[in-house]
Amino acid sequence: MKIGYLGPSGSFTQMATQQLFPDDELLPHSTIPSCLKAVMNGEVDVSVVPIENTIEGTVNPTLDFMYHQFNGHIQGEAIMQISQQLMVHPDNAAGWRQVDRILSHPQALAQCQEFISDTFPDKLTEATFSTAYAAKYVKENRGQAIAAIAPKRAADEYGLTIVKENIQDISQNETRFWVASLAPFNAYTKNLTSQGKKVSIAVEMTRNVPGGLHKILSALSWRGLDLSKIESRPLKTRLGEYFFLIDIVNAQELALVQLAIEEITLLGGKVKLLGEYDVFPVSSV
Ligand SMILES: O=C(O)C(=O)C[C@]1(C(=O)O)C=C[C@@H](O)C=C1
Repeated sequence: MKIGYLGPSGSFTQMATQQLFPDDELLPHSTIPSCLKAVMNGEVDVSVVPIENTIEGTVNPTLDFMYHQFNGHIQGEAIMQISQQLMVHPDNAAGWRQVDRILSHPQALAQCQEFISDTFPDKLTEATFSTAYAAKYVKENRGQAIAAIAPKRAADEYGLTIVKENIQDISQNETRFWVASLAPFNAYTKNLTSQGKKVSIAVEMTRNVPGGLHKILSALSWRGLDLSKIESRPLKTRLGEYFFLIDIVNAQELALVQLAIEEITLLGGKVKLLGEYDVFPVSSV
C-alpha cells in the first residue's frame, strides 16, 4: 500500500507510521490537509496524521478536516511518547542562546512553553508545517540565528546539533495519531498488539434543542458506553454553533454504539461515524 504521513522525513508522524506500516511505501506530505486530501484523491491508500497530545490537546486541523471534509474513516490509532529537543545548525552550536527565532509545529511549541519562556523570554516563535520541516529549514538556512524544536530523529536526519534535551513541559508527554483511509484494510503488522477498540463519532444538534447535549450523553450512558473524550468545535456556520467529538473506549459491543447512534438521530442529532478502530501503542524510536 501507499501510505501518506505528515513529513518531511524525521517527523514524529513518520516514526509512528513506520511502525504501523514497516513494509509499505511511505510518502511524506507537508500539511495535515494534504495528507488527508491525498487519501481522498487516491494518491495514497492510507494517511497517518496527529490528532491529540497530552499537553496541548486536540490537533484542530485534523479534527476539522475529518469532520467537515473527509469521506473515509479512521482505521486505527497509534499512541507514542513525545520528547522534544532544541537543535541548531552545528555552526551555531556554541552561541545557541543568541538565536532570535525558534521554529516548530504549533503543537510542539505549545508543549515546550515553559522552556521557551524561561530560556528565550523575548524571542519570537515561528510556526512551521511540522517539527521536521523546522529542522530541515534550520539546516538549509545556516546563516540565520534560528533553532528548531523537533525529535532527535530530525537532528540525525538533517545533521543538526541538539543543545537542550527533553524540553517538553512534562515528561509523560504522548501524542495520538489517526490512520485514515477510504476502504477498510487489515494489513497491520503482527508486531503490534491492540490495546483495545475505540469508536469516534461527531455529533451536531440540528436545532438548538434545550438539553441537546444531555440527550446525546444519555443515549450513550444508559447503554454503559465508556467515554474517554468529549470536545466541542465550532461548526463554522454561525457564532455559537458547534459539533461534538465523542470517543468511546472499550467498545467491544459495536451493536450498542449503532443503537446509540440511531437513538441520537431520532432525537434530532446529526451523527458522523468517524471510525471504529484498534489502538496500538508504538515506541518513539
Ligand atoms: O509529526 C510531527 O513531527 C509534527 O510536527 C506534528 C506533531 C503534532 O501535530 O502533534 C506530532 C507530534 C507532536 O505532538 C508534535 C507535533
